[in-house]
Amino acid sequence: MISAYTGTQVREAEKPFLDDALGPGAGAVLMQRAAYGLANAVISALRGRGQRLYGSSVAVLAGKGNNGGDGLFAAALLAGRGMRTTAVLTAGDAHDAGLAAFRKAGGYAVTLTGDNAAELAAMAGGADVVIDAILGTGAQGGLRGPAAALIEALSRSRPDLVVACDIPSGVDADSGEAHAPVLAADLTVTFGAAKAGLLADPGADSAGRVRVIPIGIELALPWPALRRLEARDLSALLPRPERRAHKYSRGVLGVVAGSSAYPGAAVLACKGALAAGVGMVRYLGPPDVADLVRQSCPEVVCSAGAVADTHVQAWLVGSGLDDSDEQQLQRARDAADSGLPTIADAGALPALPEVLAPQVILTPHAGELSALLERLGVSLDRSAVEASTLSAVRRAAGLTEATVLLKGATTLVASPFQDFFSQAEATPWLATAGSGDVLAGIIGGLLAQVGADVGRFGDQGIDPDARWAAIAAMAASIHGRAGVRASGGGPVTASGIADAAREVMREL
Ligand SMILES: NC(=O)C1=CN([C@@H]2O[C@H](COP(=O)(O)OP(=O)(O)OC[C@H]3O[C@@H](n4cnc5c(N)ncnc54)[C@H](OP(=O)(O)O)[C@@H]3O)[C@@H](O)[C@H]2O)[C@@H](O)CC1
Ligand SMILES: Nc1ncnc2c1ncn2[C@@H]1O[C@H](COP(=O)(O)OP(=O)(O)O)[C@@H](O)[C@H]1O
Ligand SMILES: [K+]
Repeated sequence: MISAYTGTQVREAEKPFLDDALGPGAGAVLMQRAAYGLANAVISALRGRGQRLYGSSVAVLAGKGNNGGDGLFAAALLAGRGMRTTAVLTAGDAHDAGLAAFRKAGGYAVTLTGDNAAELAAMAGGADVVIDAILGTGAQGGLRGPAAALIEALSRSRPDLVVACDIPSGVDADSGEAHAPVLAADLTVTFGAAKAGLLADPGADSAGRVRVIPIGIELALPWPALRRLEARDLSALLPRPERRAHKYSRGVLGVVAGSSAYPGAAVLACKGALAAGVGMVRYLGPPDVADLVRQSCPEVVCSAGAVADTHVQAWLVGSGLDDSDEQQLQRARDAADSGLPTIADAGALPALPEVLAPQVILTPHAGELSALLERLGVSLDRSAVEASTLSAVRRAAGLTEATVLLKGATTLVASPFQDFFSQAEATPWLATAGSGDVLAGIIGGLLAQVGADVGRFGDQGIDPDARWAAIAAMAASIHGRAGVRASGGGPVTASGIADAAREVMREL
């Protein structure tokens, strides 16, 4: 499990070291560890590209705070390894000790002004590696003045290799909001712990690969702001049938999905649930859709019954529902009101009551989340949701009292109790019609199997209240991995994602 923290949490954890309570100069030791980790990461990245260190060039863009200090100390270490090093001091001022070490190691420093931004951008753009150490966790807002002009020009020249020091400058460490201009990094080397803003869009867009360098504050960190499940967490959390299992003990999922207009959504949701290994799927819906479901998935038991008469462990409602089909919408409302865990997708989102419960998982994409928030009195259009995904999903979970999964390149899940998960295993090829229906199916399949198993989650450090969010995150991870597997670098179909999900489950 990757744990991520807000910038404020990390700074709080660093405080005892900076106060010299642990001995004089303890703060400087943290910075040395950060700089050493950053320099080593740059060396590995260059070597990974088959580049020799000796004679390669590095440009470090250094702000006046400790982030700039990290960059300058790292550049000093790189100069010591034979790299040609230039520092652009973006704020006139610089970290004294860092600059002294840099100069002593043979580095050349130049001060950015309004007049030389274009010239310095051209110089930095020609370096083998650019280190962005302008702003870190102490930033207020985005880059301004000559630093903004420098980054704008540098972004256009697409440098070979950009390494962000702690966080790309202009990205908010707490929220992932990005204040343009931001120089997109290939690699972000972050200190002490991952910052939440690196694991949420749009911050994640600019972060590239994220590498965490331990600096000795780890034991002082509080409860994480955001978590990401990794393969071993999924392996521990996924169900395996017991020797005497039967289809009912393995979990039955009820599906209320599809309409004459969108019958395929019901099929894809069922395929997702079956791929997730559920004991049985019971489909409720119009006869023409049920016929298609039977033909495509003969395993599914179809009926036109009522929710109250259908014995299941969990419900999936909404994928492909038509807002004119009052009978299906009523079934969706009944399911969400049943007290059973329920994943509510697409057409169910506008049909459910405003206030729900934590075991109800809503799965909007950014446009649907914008509409959902609008109904709750919060005006945030789609692009505003995309610009502040973490805060948007937090607000939605708080207002609806439901668990909310926001789909996208990074999938964010928020519980109404302020537990957050972020998964980003997917590929953009996943953005294909019907992909979300398969995700809904996987969530439903997992809810039916492990929703009641509080102990399984507790063993992995997940509170009972947070397990609905964890289940949604598990499904997003499986769905993303399945997309990558089905794609192999090319187009995928939603059915292909469902097929690959079964293989991913087996491997995990
Ligand atoms: N603490 C530790 O032990 C360790 C910390 N570490 C490192 O320190 C980093 C945090 O350092 P930090 O606190 O000095 O802040 P930092 O991000 O460098 O920038 C703040 C400076 O910039 C200024 N400024 C602010 N906003 C601005 C803007 N929009 N545009 C322009 N300027 C702006 C602001 O000055 P102000 O304008 O407020 O006077 C201030 O001087 C952290 O990310 C990590 O890399 C590691 O070494 C490990 C040990
Ligand atoms: N750029 C992207 N990169 C990775 N995954 C994506 C991207 N865009 C969308 N996805 C994923 O694809 C799925 C699309 O779901 P959705 O928008 O509901 O599609 P549909 O309604 O057509 O089924 C979601 O799981 C989402 O997270
Ligand atoms: K930075």
